[in-house]
Amino acid sequence: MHEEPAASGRRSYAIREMFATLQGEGGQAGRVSVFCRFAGCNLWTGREADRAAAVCRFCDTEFVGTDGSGGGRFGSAEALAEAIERMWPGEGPARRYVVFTGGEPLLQLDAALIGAVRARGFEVAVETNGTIEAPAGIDWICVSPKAGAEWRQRGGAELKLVYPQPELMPEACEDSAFGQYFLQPMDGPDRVANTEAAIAYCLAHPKWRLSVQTHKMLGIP
Ligand SMILES: C[S@@+](CC[C@H](N)C(=O)[O-])C[C@H]1O[C@@H](n2cnc3c(N)ncnc32)[C@H](O)[C@@H]1O
Ligand SMILES: Nc1nc2[nH]cc(C(=O)O)c2c(=O)[nH]1
Ligand code: SF4
Ligand SMILES: [Mg+2]
Repeated sequence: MHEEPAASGRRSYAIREMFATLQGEGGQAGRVSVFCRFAGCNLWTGREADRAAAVCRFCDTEFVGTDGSGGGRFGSAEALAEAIERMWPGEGPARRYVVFTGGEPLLQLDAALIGAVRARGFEVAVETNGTIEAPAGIDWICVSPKAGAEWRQRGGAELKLVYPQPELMPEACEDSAFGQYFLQPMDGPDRVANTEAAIAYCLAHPKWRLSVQTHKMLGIP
């Protein structure tokens, strides 16, 4: 059923999990962050049986359901923002930072939720596949476009291309307006080879920087 966004926000937000950690990737790597992972994606159902036929087939993330740690259905933007604030591990309100990810966060993130976390002193980041234009009020937009998918959000703080995607090579991503351009080696059985290939590409094309998934190396969420 179609849900009309209202001033007070969606009827509910479906959250897979929530946790405090260090941002592992991209231009904010190392920054203390609350991660709020929305359930659901428009490029894969999240079911292994559907992976081979999905638009996005290399996903490293569990995003189905609301039963992860800190997850649930939140009935209002205020209720979800309160839960995010409770997750913040720092001693005071300084440097508060929330990363909305998923699944695909722009299926659910709206003005009411952005306003509610900003009112609690959070800077707002999003990790998106770029198929849906971002709403106003986001401080750090990270777009990770996917081969075979529409790409609407073509500007932001960083573009983070999972590499390699033979049908979406870096050259094809440069008609866009991002502050930084990253290649992130595709994790999976070929991670080592993909990392070597990404390093070689960056060395030859210095517009591109390497993003390694540092949280996986560190064993933190
Ligand atoms: C799980 S996605 C969620 C946000 C959004 N759906 C997206 O794709 O950007 C978070 C980040 O992980 C990246 N990612 C997903 N699977 C990956 C993999 N196997 N190797 C490296 N990065 C991956 C995505 O491209 C994205 O930058
Ligand atoms: N530490 C950490 N950094 C991340 N950067 C992007 C992530 C994501 O899954 O969106 C992620 C994540 O899941 N954990
Ligand atoms: S678009 Fe993002 S969340 Fe969706 S399947 Fe791909 S990597 Fe996973
Ligand atoms: Mg992740």
